[in-house]
Amino acid sequence: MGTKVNIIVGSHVWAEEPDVAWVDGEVVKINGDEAEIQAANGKKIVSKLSKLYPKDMEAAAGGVDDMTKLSYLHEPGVLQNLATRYELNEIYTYTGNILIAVNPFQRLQHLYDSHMMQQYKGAPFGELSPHVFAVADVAYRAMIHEGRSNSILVSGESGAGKTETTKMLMQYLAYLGGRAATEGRTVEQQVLESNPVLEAFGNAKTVRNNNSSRFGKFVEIQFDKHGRISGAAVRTYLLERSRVCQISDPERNYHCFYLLCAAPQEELDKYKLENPRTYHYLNKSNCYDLVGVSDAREYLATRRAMDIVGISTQEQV
Ligand SMILES: Nc1ncnc2c1ncn2[C@@H]1O[C@H](COP(=O)(O)OP(=O)(O)OP(=O)(O)O)[C@@H](O)[C@H]1O
Repeated sequence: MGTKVNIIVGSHVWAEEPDVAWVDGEVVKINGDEAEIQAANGKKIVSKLSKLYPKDMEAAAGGVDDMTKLSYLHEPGVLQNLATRYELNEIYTYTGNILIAVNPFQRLQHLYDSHMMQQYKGAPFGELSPHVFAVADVAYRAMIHEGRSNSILVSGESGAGKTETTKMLMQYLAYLGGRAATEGRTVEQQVLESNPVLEAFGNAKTVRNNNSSRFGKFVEIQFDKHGRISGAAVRTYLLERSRVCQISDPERNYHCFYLLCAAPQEELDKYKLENPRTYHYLNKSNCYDLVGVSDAREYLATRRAMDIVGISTQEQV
């Protein structure tokens, strides 16, 4: 992190500020190893010289699409660049060949449509704006050219957007390796529909994320020598099993329980299902509904996904 730059009176710097992490300002006085900074937010800050970072006064107004282009590669510089881009709805930024995604918490439809997929197909890495499709494209092409498996690692804290990012990667790989639908369901459709099934049984509302995956997963998509998807396997790790019998407000149990209680009436009658509030494992929390989510619709979507994935009706029952 330490970018060795001589900080003097008049230098523009970043200083730590507990409320907002970092503020920028100008050094107005230096006393030994301490500096007084006139911050842009109007405050006067006193900080150790060693805790100040130089601010790039010639940084591009819209930020840079690759962190390696920053003059100073330190925490405030990186955060400032991500924030600048985020303001412009540019949620993706490279750091070399790593992609950083900042959760937009809104649907950015134009980023993921078929036109976008066409654009990224075969485009040299770095030529177009940073995008999750570009990462998938590189992995796919490397696999074809080198004839070897490739992995994409998606990591981040809870709610960062790993699940959504993984789905987009899978969607793009399905687009690259898909074949025209001939009879009914295709392998790539099955690959994609594995997600709603896994989410119904392994995702739940937590304090941090309404659709938090309570397990890890390794998704393997297999391709034939022509680059067409031939199969897939999903391995799951460490499901948070305690959630089944222990939940606290305002979290929920696994989605599947609420979906079951929102099944069509004939199924509710058949399986003697009642309102989720009547069940001990569900009524330990006061949260039953998710804003913007219809459990009834999700129930039908999950059943449909199970059909496509190939889970027989008997198994589903
Ligand atoms: N690229 C995106 N576009 C739109 N919304 C997004 C995007 N990424 C994340 N989100 C939103 O943020 C929510 C949380 O993201 P997601 O479930 O992918 O996080 P996660 O990293 O998988 O979290 P967890 O570790 O808790 O499972 C999503 O349900 C979605 O509403």
